[in-house]
Amino acid sequence: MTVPLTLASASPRRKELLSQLWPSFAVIPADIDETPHVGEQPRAHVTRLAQEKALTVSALHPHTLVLAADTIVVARGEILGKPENDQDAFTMLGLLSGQEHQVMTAISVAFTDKVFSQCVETQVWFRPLSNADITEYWATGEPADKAGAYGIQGLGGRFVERINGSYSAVVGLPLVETEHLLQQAQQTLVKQYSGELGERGIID
Ligand SMILES: Cc1cn([C@H]2C[C@H](O)[C@@H](COP(=O)(O)OP(=O)(O)OP(=O)(O)O)O2)c(=O)[nH]c1=O
Repeated sequence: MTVPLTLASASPRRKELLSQLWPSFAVIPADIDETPHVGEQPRAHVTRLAQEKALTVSALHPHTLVLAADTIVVARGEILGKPENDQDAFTMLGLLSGQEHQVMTAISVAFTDKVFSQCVETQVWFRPLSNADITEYWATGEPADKAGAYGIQGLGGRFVERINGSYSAVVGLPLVETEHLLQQAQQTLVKQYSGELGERGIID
């Protein structure tokens, strides 16, 4: 028995990763304000965004499970989202150069107003970067749509000395935790609402 699933994301990387876990799903991006609240801690921030994305799409599509995620980089306690311009990217990559940072990816699964969430944290170590490294990397276009201004799965991979944690979480969707959360959400829903879901044609 499988409940239909919607991925609330515009990220091609999340779509590709989810297709490793789930045979078919709809894709409906969620457009939300990703600005941190004043004084908001990184874990609370990333988890709130994943929940808001899932609940926004779930409100419009109440007949499916809705999965959403959010990824941030945290360097010396500072939250790094996507760079707004080249200066921003240079500042971010400068902070990461020769240092350890954390990548936090939160995942949320919503069904109507119920939401299940988890935050996965991975340590990443960068080699020292020269100004030329950063300038050349920015010119490739890769950093522009990525948290912390790099992609471990692309050209940015050559800056990464090692990681401790989940590679797929750094790319945007932690596979082990997502599979577990989807199973948990599905089981809970089927247990609570099996009669109603059947009547509404959501499950067989
Ligand atoms: C650190 C890192 C981030 N990223 C990506 C993952 C996310 O797509 C992006 C962070 O931005 P997010 O706001 O998490 O996601 P998004 O805007 O791309 O997609 P959506 O909100 O619609 O789901 O950075 C990489 O692809 N590789 C990396 O190594």
